[in-house]
Amino acid sequence: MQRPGTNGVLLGPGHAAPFDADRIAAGIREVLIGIGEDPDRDGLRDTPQRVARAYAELFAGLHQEPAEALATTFDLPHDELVLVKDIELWSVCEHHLLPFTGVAHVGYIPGENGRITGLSKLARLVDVYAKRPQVQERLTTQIADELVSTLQPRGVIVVLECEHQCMTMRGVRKPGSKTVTSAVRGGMRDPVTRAEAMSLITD
Ligand SMILES: Nc1nc2c(ncn2[C@@H]2O[C@H](COP(=O)(O)OP(=O)(O)OP(=O)(O)O)[C@@H](O)[C@H]2O)c(=O)[nH]1
Ligand SMILES: [Zn+2]
Repeated sequence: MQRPGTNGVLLGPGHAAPFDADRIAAGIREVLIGIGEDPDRDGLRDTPQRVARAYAELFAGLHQEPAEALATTFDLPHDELVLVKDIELWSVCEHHLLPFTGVAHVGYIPGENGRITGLSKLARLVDVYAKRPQVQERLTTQIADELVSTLQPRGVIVVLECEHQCMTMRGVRKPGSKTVTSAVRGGMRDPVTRAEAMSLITD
């Protein structure tokens, strides 16, 4: 039987949902042997546990509830665009486990319920989804859809601009190339509203 995992991906039986540092460390030791290194030499002896601690941070979002990031809400009479630009993001591509980094621009138009959230909470939401094995498209979509379901706003726009290290330090080797993805929901799909938001983002 399969069940949906925290990343919306189906997990099979036996999937170790809790974070397991010892298992990661054992795996990293195998990786070191696999690349022809001696995992018992001085500089590498603590590396497996060190990597496990680093992964606890890099993948912390797998164990966090996105809705909790937006838990603080206020009712304010503001029915125009709220946009937080240039939110720095660090994620890890699920194909190569290499970083992709860049910025997120997150905007929404509050709904009839008048519900808005703290500005920092938009950045927290980006982090919850970024700190998982990701592809940029899914990351973009998940941020937008969580805003829709939690705030029930009139519209949402999320634009991500990232550089993928799997395209720069290896493989096709194209440093400087940027991948831009967007997710637009509700009234933000209106061409005039969307154009206004995009002009503020690209300003
Ligand atoms: N759509 C999408 N692709 C991604 C993302 N991150 C990495 N990739 C791509 O995932 C693809 C994996 O392709 P494969 O052919 O299976 O792997 P590969 O042989 O390592 O591919 P190369 O990177 O071209 O050497 C590559 O084209 C990557 O550029 C992402 O966020 N979104
Ligand atoms: Zn990759």
